[in-house]
Amino acid sequence: MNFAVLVFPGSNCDIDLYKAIEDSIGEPVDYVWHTESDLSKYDCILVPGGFSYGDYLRCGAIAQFTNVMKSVVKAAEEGKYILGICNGFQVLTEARLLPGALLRNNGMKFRCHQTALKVENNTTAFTRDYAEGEIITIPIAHGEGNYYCDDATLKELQENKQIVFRYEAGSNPNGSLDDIAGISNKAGNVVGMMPHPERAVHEILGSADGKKMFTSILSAWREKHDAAAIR
Ligand SMILES: NC(=O)CC[C@H](N)C(=O)O
Repeated sequence: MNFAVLVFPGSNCDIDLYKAIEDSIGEPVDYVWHTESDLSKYDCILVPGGFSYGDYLRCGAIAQFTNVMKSVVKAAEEGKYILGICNGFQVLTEARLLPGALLRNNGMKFRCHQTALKVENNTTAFTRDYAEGEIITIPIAHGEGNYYCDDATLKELQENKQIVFRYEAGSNPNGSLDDIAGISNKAGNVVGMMPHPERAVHEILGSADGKKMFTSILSAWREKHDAAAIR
């Protein structure tokens, strides 16, 4: 399985994400610079955290216009797996691959600490190795992670089981609507989340609970390919 880690000017979690893939599943992974447009080789595209284009205008607002993001939109339509983490989530909402927006944290502070997340949907390709309702420890590091959408969109997210992760009740760190920490698109192949699973892939980092996101995606891809090979 081939992974791409996108790199924009200002990305700063790209190396962590690359290493997380290497260390947790050992599959081939490349850095892909924002000027590239050929993503045909890749089965999964990872959009990392950081401060793309210095967070000018709004987080992710400029990154959405890059060559590589035009190809990410096509890849999403083809059903390829796409995961946006933190700034990556912000980029995916700006590119309209995911609904809603990420606003300034309530309290206006940059929050950087472990959070307790509840796995709300373990049927996505990125969460199938977790149990539904499992509480996992994953760190956050953001100033603009306050998820917001209108009432009709929230209803849709709830009804379609597009809410993938919630902050555990009473521990919402940023004011996100309905305690939302991560969502998927309707088809389930695009996921965005504010917490950083790539920073939680070994006990020495304080938690290894993020590792199952990467084992999940590999097993989902293998299952799809084995089924195609049998046909
Ligand atoms: N770690 C990150 O990706 C930070 C995201 C974004 N720049 C923010 O502060 O909200």
